[in-house]
Amino acid sequence: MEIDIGNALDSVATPGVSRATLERLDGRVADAHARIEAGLDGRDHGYAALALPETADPDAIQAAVDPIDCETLLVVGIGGSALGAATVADTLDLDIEVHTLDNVDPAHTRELLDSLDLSRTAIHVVSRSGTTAETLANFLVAREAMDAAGVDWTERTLVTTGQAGNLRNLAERHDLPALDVPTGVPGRFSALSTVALPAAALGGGDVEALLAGARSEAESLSGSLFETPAYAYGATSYALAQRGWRVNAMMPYAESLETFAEWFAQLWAESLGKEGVGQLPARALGATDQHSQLQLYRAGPRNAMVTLVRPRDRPDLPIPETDLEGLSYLGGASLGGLLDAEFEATEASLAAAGRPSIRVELERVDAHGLGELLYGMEAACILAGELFSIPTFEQPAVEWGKRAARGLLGGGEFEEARAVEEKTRLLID
Ligand SMILES: O=P(O)(O)OC[C@H]1O[C@H](O)[C@H](O)[C@@H](O)[C@@H]1O
Repeated sequence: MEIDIGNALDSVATPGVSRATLERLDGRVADAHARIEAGLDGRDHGYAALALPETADPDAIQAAVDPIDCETLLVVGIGGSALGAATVADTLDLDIEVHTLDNVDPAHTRELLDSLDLSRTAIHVVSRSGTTAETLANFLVAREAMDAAGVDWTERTLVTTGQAGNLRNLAERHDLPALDVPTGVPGRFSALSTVALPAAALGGGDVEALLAGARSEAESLSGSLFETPAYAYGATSYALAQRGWRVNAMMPYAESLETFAEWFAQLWAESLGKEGVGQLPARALGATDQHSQLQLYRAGPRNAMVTLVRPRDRPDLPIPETDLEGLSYLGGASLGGLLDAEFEATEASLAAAGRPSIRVELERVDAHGLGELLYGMEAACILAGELFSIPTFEQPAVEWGKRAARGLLGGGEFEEARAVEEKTRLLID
């Protein structure tokens, strides 16, 4: 993964980051890196995620999925327990279909279950805590649908969960194959583990290459942002946020990375959005969103930086020659060439308007490249959290809402549920 922060400099963006600021920031990066390394060595909560390229066990994951024979995988989870698998499945060329059930919209759950041949479907139910209402509810519905279709769900269900909790009990009761969520790894940092890798392993994806890509980023971590692409991204995004660029539009120029932008949104928002700081992640896709959101990023409030991601090499498709006069410039070119030209044009157009962007380049969008990107963004996020001085691995705001919902559903006495009754109304109808 290569990072180009040139368009974040104050010679381009207003306000931008000066070279002197970067030099000063580098001292703080060195301190932050020392804390990260200590956390990593001690496998402390959160920091342990950065050890996954070493600690993940691809053989155990392969052994858990080997007995499962399926054409379709239904991943049942939410947040960090779903987005990693969705990203892996949408980015890699797998030989199974993967669907993610990460919402409890009844119409969607019904429609999805009705559309599947359940006798050829496997379920991977994932919950770190083993208590998340949405995940357990969807799983109960999916397993009943299998029962109703005469399919033995116990033969086709794999569980990933923590050491204790409802899901662990259920796995034990039905003797289901179960993988452990690695200790100390929060959901949004768990893509390179038993949480998301089973989807790749089941679909013939190259799990070793994913981990090797992650390992190459891990090896590049050092005490200087000038030598560490992930830290260059994290530190520059932090410095831009401090200068008022409070939106980070993640814009990959590769259709298969669209879900990666969704994964990034959870990582960035839930990790950094606390104590009044953070950056609002926006999900964009190049070139599609050049024709919609880009107007805002270039000419709206001066609060959005754009992260432009692209592979250096991609399979291409020639554009046929045409005798239509105005279109002759396209003939003989290729769709990949067009996409690259659009990427560079967008980058230049933002710079011309004094808006910052960061360029992220991968060699290819493949398992190795995805491993680099996932690990690189996790390390960038952890570094940014250190610079913001916030508890990166907690999510008290999300948990507040979970308690309120649980209280409403009669799942216990939760003070937060009272806020629902106290809602302020000003009705207009
Ligand atoms: O894996 P689970 O325990 O089911 O948690 C699923 C999700 O739940 C919460 O909302 C957390 O804020 C997320 O970070 C987490 O990924």
